[in-house]
Amino acid sequence: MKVRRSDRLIDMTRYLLERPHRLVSLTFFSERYGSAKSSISEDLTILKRTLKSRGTGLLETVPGAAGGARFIPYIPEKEATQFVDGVIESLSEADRFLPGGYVYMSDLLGRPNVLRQVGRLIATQYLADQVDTVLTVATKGIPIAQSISDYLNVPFVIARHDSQITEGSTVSVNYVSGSSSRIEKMALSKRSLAPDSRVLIVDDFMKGGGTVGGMQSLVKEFDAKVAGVAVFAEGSFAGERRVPNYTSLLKIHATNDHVEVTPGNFAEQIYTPERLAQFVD
Ligand SMILES: O=P(O)(O)OC[C@H]1C[C@H](OP(=O)(O)OP(=O)(O)O)[C@H](O)[C@@H]1O
Repeated sequence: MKVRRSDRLIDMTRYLLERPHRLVSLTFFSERYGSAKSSISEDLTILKRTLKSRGTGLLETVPGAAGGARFIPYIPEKEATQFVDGVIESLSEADRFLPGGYVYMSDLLGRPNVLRQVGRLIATQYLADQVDTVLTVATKGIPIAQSISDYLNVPFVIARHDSQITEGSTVSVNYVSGSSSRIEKMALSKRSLAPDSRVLIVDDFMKGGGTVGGMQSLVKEFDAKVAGVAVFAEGSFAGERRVPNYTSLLKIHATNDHVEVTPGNFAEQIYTPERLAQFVD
């Protein structure tokens, strides 16, 4: 039965947005709706224009008989900046200040709308880069990793501080976390990363960078490659961080009696002229 264009557009949008970074063939849509490929191509032209003009993402179209469409989510710089400014306002509430120069943010990282925007924002940085797996360490980095993996449509894996029997055989590394200033251990199931795979390392917070450094060491142990590093917030740190290149949404400047939250380096890391050029025709 032939499906009307208005109904096709609604269903195609849902189908593509639920499968980011995956090519969906013209043939699939043609058979799904009982419509000619020429009609589907016209539908995709409408979708492409609307998704871009509304700042939802890119719709890459691949021509030819084996062609199709691939939805690439991104968040425009203005929307990203508004989101981060809103988070800064929330985190600047006095009762969030914790001893040792920390800020309570676990409630924010439990809100679906915050996690969605964090996922979209970090996925924007990697919209044209190959990422095979997202890696984080238990515990507070997990919801962030899940959201980013959702928008990149790749698996996420979790390094743990204590080996669990359910993880099977594991690879472990020792590292010094600036937050605890003691030697820590993290372990990752041997099934987690394939050799030469490109791994995006993420966490909720980076202070001395030792935890991220530990995850970088784990990636090296698996003969995989670090595709990038992203953290929700970076803390102020007097020492020398071992993490050369990373993206942060927030920067938390904390002393024993005061905390100031400012935007991290996401704007210059993500909205480069080259990447912005991908957003426009
Ligand atoms: O940059 P560093 O100085 O290494 O510190 C950043 C660590 C410390 C903290 O984790 P914890 O609070 O230790 O662990 P959890 O996430 O389980 O709360 C945070 O989530 C990062 O993983």
